[in-house]
Amino acid sequence: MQIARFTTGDDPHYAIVEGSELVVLTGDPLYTPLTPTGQRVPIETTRLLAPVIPRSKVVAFGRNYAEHAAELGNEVPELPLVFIKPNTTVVGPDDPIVLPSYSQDVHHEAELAVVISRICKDLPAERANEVILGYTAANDVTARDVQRTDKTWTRGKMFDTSCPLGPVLVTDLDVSDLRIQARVDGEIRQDGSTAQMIHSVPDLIAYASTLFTLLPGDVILTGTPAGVGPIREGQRVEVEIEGIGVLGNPVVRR
Ligand SMILES: NC(=O)N[C@@H](O)C(=O)O
Repeated sequence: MQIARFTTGDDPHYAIVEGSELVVLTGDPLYTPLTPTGQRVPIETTRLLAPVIPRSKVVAFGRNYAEHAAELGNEVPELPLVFIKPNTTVVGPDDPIVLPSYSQDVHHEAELAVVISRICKDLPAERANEVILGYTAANDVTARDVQRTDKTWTRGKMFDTSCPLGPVLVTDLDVSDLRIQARVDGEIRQDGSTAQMIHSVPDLIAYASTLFTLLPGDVILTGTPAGVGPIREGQRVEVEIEGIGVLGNPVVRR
């Protein structure tokens, strides 16, 4: 099932995607059963939003694809490499990515994202499916130059608009071998598969839950495959994941 969060100019609403139409729902799939209101709206008359605004955090993993670690001259770490992106980094489909003034080398990073459905802590990996609401596409936009030079990844990873999510949330998806691409102005930059992940989605959720209590609406980023590269003002960057769709964003400098 595909769940969309959308607006027609008023407050955001949730809906089930049925072809070119949205079946509007009451409430929030994180907190209420999915109840249709009876209203249907054509998708093209709406604006899709980020499927979720994390209540507390985006938990992101790095170097979870060996070729990507190698392309930046990094070792694959023993333990999963984890960092946080605040929810102020999240934007939706077609929202602009605003290049931070302090960076001249901002990169795209196509990633599979997981949305957490219920509160959990110290969860065994074999129970991960009990806390997964669904999956969406993400772009872990990174200011590579300051990521390299700063002691922390704060400026490199946590600036506003550095975590586009979308276009929709997909439930009941087998994510073990999905094609994942990044394109810039139509040029393919990344073209990998989730089968290349070093740590699986259940292992990443279990590990994150040993470090933090995960809350409904928290998002887990599962790492990026090889092929990361720069994005420039005026370009359009797209992340496409098989079974989920295309997340496209224009790049601007303010
Ligand atoms: N280098 C770097 O930041 N990579 C991570 O974000 C990643 O591997 O996804």
